[in-house]
Amino acid sequence: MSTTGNLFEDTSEQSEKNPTSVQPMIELRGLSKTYQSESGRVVDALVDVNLEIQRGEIHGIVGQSGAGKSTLIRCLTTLESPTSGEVIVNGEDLSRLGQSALRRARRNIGMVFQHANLLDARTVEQNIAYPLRLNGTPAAETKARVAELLEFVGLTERANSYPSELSGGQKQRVGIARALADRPPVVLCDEPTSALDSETTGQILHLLSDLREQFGVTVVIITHEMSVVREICDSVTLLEDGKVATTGPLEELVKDVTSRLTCDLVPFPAISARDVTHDAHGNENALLDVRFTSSPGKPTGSAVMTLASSLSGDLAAGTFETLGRTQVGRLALTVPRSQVKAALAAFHSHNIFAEEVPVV
Ligand SMILES: Nc1ncnc2c1ncn2[C@@H]1O[C@H](COP(=O)(O)OP(=O)(O)OP(=O)(O)O)[C@@H](O)[C@H]1O
Repeated sequence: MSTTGNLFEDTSEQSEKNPTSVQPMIELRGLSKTYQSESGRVVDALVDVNLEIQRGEIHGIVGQSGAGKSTLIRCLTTLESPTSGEVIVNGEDLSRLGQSALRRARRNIGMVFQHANLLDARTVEQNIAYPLRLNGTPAAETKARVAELLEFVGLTERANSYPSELSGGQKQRVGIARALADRPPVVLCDEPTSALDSETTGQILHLLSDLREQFGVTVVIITHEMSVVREICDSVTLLEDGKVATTGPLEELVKDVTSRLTCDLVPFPAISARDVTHDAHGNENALLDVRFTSSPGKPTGSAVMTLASSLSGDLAAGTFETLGRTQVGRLALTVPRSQVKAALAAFHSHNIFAEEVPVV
């Protein structure tokens, strides 16, 4: 895959000249959305949501089914009007714009969908050109832009193919190229990899990452896949029951090893119960969940291991994830049952999270 020309305007020069460029790219202020069904049932889908997404960031929005993720996307893309609050994209409050200003503001957001949503009767080239045709871009300009985008997503050879002739990953590349056609400063991706296998997922995430690295585009990814957050997000928002449970830079949020977000991102390692319950001499063991973080200048892993070994602990399994500048360690540690209390007290006295977990 290679890139050509100036696909996007140079935002660095703009930042020097334009003070609004230090504003977040997306700001939600007191955003609420209440639905009332025909039967009269009232659902608070979003409740006083406040969050900021900085320019050039890759931001993940996660949450269980029903948490409000789709409603949030629909408010961002103005498919839905908020019940109250502000949706500010690139400095403009979308709820205050008239129809023609809104049409222009919508062009600030390119959409990438879970199943690419391509037009089956049109070729790859025609699909990518579609938004440009709709907004009246001259034919020669459209042709040049489509050629640039085909090269960027590595599909120049497939320009005349139809969607039915493409793999899932290739369709998603076309979807990404189409989202970029109008040079939006924001690309909003709704579950972009959940229909793809792990290798293709890696390629698509790499492409989204490239987009940010090379052109400073702000990428927002709605996903239920924690692996997506681990691999490319700089910052994340966890929605729970329509409310922001937590939001901020990933490397800061994961320092709270007790949080739901950290536990979802770095789950307890999978182990076999048989390997845990007794040691080689037949003595009963207990299983501890030990969690800690390390960062440059503050290494913790070797201190934890030294402490574990002084407590006759044995490492059954361990997970280490590097998220930005923070490394999160999560260990499945066995200790003799007679030592559990002492082991927990020792970890806690060193400010290291540890708790006994049932062996199942
Ligand atoms: N048009 C609607 N009318 C009534 N209730 C709605 C409507 N759209 C969504 N809801 C309700 O709002 C809440 C949030 O729904 P939403 O679709 O935003 O969640 P989600 O996090 O996207 O879930 P999923 O991951 O399953 O897509 C849910 O309780 C849902 O039933």
